Amino acid sequence: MLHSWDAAAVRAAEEPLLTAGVPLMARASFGLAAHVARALRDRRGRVGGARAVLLVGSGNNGGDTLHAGALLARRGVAVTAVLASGRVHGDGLAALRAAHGRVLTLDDACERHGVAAPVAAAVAAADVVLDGLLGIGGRGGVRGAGARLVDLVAAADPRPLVVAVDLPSGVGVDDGTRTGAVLDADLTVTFGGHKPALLLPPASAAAGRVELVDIGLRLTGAPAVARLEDHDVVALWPVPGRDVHKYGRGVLGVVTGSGHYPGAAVLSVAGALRTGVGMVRYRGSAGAQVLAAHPEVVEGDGRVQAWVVGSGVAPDDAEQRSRARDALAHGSRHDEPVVVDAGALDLLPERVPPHVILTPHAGELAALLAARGERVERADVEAGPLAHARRAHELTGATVLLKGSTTVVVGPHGATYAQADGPAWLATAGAGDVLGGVLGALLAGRASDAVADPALPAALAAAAALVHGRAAHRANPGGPVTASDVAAALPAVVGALVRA
Ligand SMILES: NC(=O)C1=CN([C@@H]2O[C@H](COP(=O)(O)OP(=O)(O)OC[C@H]3O[C@@H](n4cnc5c(N)ncnc54)[C@H](O)[C@@H]3O)[C@@H](O)[C@H]2O)[C@@H](O)CC1
Ligand SMILES: [K+]
Repeated sequence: MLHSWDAAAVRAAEEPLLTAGVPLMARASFGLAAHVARALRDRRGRVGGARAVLLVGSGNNGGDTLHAGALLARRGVAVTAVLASGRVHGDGLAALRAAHGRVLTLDDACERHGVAAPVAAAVAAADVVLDGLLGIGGRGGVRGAGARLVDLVAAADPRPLVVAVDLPSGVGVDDGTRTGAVLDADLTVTFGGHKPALLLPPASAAAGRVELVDIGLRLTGAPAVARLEDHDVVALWPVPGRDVHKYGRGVLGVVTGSGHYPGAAVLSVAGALRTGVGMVRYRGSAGAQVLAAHPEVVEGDGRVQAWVVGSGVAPDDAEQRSRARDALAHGSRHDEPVVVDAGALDLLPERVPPHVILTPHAGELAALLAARGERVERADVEAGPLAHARRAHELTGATVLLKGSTTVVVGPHGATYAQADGPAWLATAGAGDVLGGVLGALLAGRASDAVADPALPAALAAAAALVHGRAAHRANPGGPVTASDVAAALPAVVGALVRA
């Protein structure tokens, strides 16, 4: 599992080491210089003779950058530091000067007169730019001279390699927001532990590849945001024992699809069956289509361990909405986990237990919050997915899986995940229906655990997102997929995961 730590946790871990005189900045800048050197060698064949520009802010993030610049200068790199503040890390600046680095200063006059010609020339000639304007001490977007520098580098043609120091400057460290100018990096070299912004959208898109430098911090306690990896999913998976029967593996009740959208029912059932479940009971108006596609499905009432409701349930299908409402009420009261998707999100009672899992996309989450009196639009959710998923969890009690190119999951006790497993091709009609089925199958297989442990539904939701994303890759590596292709790839993905 990949863990990330918020700024306060990192500072708390740094404090005793700094007091004890541990040279954290030397470790950080040494690791940073090594990664930059490797990237230069990969790109140019050698390190010596390369040209580097350092964007230096007023804090320790700028200090790391200046020290790394000094190390690079000693390896034959022509280093130019551009100071975006009159006050920068003194030792770092002295180290760079001692290594014969060039130093240029930008002041707020560049706001009025534009960036000075030597700065523009250095950026235009750079092989690599190190973004050391702001680290975990940044508050809001980059301001002043730094913002002009970000614009200058972003517009450079050809584009230099951009390395973010600790994290791309100006992103919301703990919430993953992006305000103002942010320089998109090819590589982020982060110190001590990942920061939430490196996992959370939209900031995570600016980080590029992330390399972690161990500087000896002991980060304990619960991580702020986690990302499941394959072996975590295996540990969560309801692998059937030798003598299990179909009812013991879990029966999933599915109330999805409608006269308008029978395909949603076929796809959610496909997602569940191909993930592995003892049985699917389907209730609804698309029974004929579901049975034609999946003869193993049983239609009608009967005991189930978990539910999937709402995918493709049209607003005017009163009968199907009433079935979804009944399933939701039954599941909340009788300890049967329920996945609540699309057309059932507006049927949610005021408060539900965390084994009710909402799976909205940004627009649906905005509508759900607006219906509860919040002033929220889709764009707000996209700009701050974590904060809005968290708000929906607080208001409803449900576990919330917010779909997107990075899927954010929030449950009780701080359970928070950000999964970025699928290709962009996965943004296709019906993919969400398949995801609901995958999650439903996992919940049916682990229903009593998911009720007993309020944080487990969030982990299972993150696992479903991972498997769904892997299935999209597997269906057609590097190319387009349909939702049916994704469902078809699920058994092989699950097999590969649990055999590993
Ligand atoms: N404490 C330490 O010894 C270590 C710190 N490390 C580095 O230090 C960084 C944190 O350093 P700091 O706490 O000094 O903070 P930063 O370097 O992130 O920046 C804080 C400074 O930027 C200014 N500032 C804040 N928001 C701004 C904005 N929006 N626009 C312009 N200026 C703004 C503040 O006034 C302050 O002077 C980490 O990200 C990491 O890179 C590493 O070297 C590891 C060890
Ligand atoms: K930075």
